[in-house]
Amino acid sequence: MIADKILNFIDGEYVATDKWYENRNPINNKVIGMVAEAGEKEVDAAVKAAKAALKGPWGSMSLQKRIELLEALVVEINNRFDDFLEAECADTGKPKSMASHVDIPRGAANFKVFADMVKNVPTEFFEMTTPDGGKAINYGYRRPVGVVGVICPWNLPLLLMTWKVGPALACGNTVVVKPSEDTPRTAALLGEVMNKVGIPKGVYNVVNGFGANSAGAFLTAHPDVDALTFTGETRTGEVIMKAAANGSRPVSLEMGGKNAAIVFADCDFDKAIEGTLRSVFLNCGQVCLGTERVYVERPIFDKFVAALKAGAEGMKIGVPDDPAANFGPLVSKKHQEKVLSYYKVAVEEGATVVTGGGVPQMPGELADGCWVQPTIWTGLPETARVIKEEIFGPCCHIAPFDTEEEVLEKANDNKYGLACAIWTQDVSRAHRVAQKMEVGISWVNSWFLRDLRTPFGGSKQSGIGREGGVHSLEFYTDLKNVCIKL
Ligand SMILES: NC(=O)C1=CN([C@@H]2O[C@H](COP(=O)(O)OP(=O)(O)OC[C@H]3O[C@@H](n4cnc5c(N)ncnc54)[C@H](O)[C@@H]3O)[C@@H](O)[C@H]2O)C=CC1
Ligand SMILES: O=C(O)/C=C/C=C(\O)C(=O)O
Repeated sequence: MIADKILNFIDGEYVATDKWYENRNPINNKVIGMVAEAGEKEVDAAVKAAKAALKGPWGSMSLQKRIELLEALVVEINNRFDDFLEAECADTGKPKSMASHVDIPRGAANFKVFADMVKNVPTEFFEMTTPDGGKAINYGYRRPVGVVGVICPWNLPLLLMTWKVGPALACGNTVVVKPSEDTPRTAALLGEVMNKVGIPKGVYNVVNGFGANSAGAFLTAHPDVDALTFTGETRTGEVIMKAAANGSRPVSLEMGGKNAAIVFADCDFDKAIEGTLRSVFLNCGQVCLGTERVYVERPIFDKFVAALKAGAEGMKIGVPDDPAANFGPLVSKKHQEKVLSYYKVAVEEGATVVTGGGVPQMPGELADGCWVQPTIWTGLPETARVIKEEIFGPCCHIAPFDTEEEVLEKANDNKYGLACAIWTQDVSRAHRVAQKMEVGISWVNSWFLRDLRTPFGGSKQSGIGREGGVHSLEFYTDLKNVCIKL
């Protein structure tokens, strides 16, 4: 059952407001619900509740009890798996075949991994000699940073929200989440799960709304928010960074990408095609780690373009309930307009459209949805806008290269530096190229293979800081040194 009213979740209660906005289903652009927009008053109430919970039962709870509650949360997310799946697919239109393998399981895993981590990761210890010839010891002690403001995007709503809320709660913080205005449902649903398992009220709060002059800006400006974590567009990240400067608050930013795939002639061809099809088209291209630039060594260029074209044309476009569908709509009409504007720019810039470039014909009311075709271009110079700018859609440009130096130069010539995928069977070259790429994550013969203990984040304008594993503990705790003279 899809809720037709989506409320804020503040201090353990669902809260309506007198301002509502529409929640639409991207498959047909129909209004499927109304969202209560939080104003300054509700954001303030959420931050106060989060602060009170820190001083109350959550702050004084033993580590063991906290871990037990997070483990119960994992169980309950899995009990409500189908509800999360329905909610996520209603907001995003993505195939259930994808959300049931990626989004919802990761939503649960994000709590499990960090519950385990806070149990198992030690802090440093140093013994020293003191000037009087005696001894002292030093040890690290982690305290929660406090109230964390969590600003989320719409592409992987539950996955990316819990990627921050999981470690934040495991470290003993409280959170106020601002989901994307386009995808509020799973954050709201998680409130029910928090109440069911007995997470104290005020620990997890959700405020709905937009960015500027709305819940996002009110939250980032609130003086009692102690740290801010964000995933989304680079320009928004910069605005949030400025807000965080007020009060010198720590900020973690995961931002845009314009990721390259580098395919050497010695690759396992079928695996490179399969992997590149995923990295370009998964989630309709709406993954910040996704490939939008493909560089292929000249001897296999024509064969690669033909095989990727065949793969793109074999994608099964369909609604979430279609078990065969592996390609859904974009998230909104606004985003569809953006992606289609780049499809037009590519043609104006002189691209050869290998496949796609428009809107697929959809039957009945689906014709009003946010669909675009999987699209491949060739023939553009490296200066072209569709090679330089993040599109965040199911599209890529493929260019040939002749040498390793040349491809490194081209692949690194971008303001973003999030991820890359390298396809080769030459181990030395794999290491060399992976290390020389100016990105936070280099995948070799794979893509989006995630071990949640590893550092995750972007270089250059793709991000500030790393989350994942102990790096999340670094961000979500304030590490102090305790020095004891013996
Ligand atoms: N994971 C990623 O890297 C993502 C990248 N994008 C890129 O960003 C483009 C724009 O999409 P948007 O949803 O508009 O992304 P966005 O970066 O504007 O929004 C992400 C989140 O930030 C919030 N936000 C926006 N302005 C804010 C402000 N001034 N203060 C506080 N919070 C604020 C939004 O309400 C949303 O919750 C997309 O076309 C895509 O290219 C979008 C979503 C995810
Ligand atoms: O696996 C993750 O933690 C994150 C994956 C994807 C993004 O961060 C994104 O698309 O923004």
